[in-house]
Amino acid sequence: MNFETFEPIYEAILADFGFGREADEHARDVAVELSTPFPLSRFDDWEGKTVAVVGAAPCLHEADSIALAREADVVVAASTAADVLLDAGVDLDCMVTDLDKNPETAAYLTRNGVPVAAHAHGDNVPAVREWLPRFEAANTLTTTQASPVGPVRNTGGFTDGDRAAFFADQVGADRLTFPGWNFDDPAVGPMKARKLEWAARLLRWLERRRGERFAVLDDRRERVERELAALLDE
Ligand SMILES: Nc1ncnc2c1ncn2[C@@H]1O[C@H](COP(=O)(O)OP(=O)(O)OP(=O)(O)O)[C@@H](O)[C@H]1O
Ligand SMILES: Nc1nc2c(c(=O)[nH]1)N=C(CO)CN2
Repeated sequence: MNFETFEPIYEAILADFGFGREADEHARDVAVELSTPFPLSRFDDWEGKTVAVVGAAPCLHEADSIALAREADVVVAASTAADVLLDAGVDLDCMVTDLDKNPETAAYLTRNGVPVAAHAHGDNVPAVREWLPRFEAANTLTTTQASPVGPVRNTGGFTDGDRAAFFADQVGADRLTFPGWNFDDPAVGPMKARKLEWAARLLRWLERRRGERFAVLDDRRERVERELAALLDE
């Protein structure tokens, strides 16, 4: 997805959380200085594949979630899902993170040949400054939720997990599966719960655009669709 398409939803997210666009743009500009170009052609082999977009809900520890990840052609882990998968012996093809929980894992992966999509936003500039220089640049793709500049891309999405899904879509994935997701997780605080509501809206938008149905949305599709339609002025 290009930024012009994403922008109306981005504006709605900013308004809902009270985040500033200028702060996101500043973070992006810091990332630009610390980034090198990363050709998306590196992901050409995701085309036509089943991609597991692995979230970090507690249910990821269950055997059937790990099995769903393991059986996919390509595995992309959101944030701490990477640690759970590595512990379970599942090979990762990519990690998506905003550097706030396990940046050491991300640094380790870049140094071992696994691409990491590292996100810069208005509330993580210190982490961007601290961690990007420690990553292997050749395996680091930097991202923004604001308009893209230079090597810093915006392929759509907001939370680590839904950004991973938009990314897989961008590079031609055929089918997306969602191990380790729970939108109704009682263990998350109010802020995270709100972020997960946005993740659901974004995944509904994505499945609609792709003409696919993500099983993870089956119990909430109609409600989320109504919210999305209102956001898109439909
Ligand atoms: N119940 C859940 N709890 C946490 N994350 C979930 C859950 N269900 C799905 N996810 C997805 O897993 C991703 C990784 O979650 P984790 O808690 O490790 O990271 P995070 O760095 O706090 O994520 P973010 O910064 O995007 O909020 C989230 O971004 C979200 O997209
Ligand atoms: N400005 C800002 N942007 C974000 C934030 C956040 O806390 N602040 N969190 C995200 C996913 O957790 C994604 N984007």
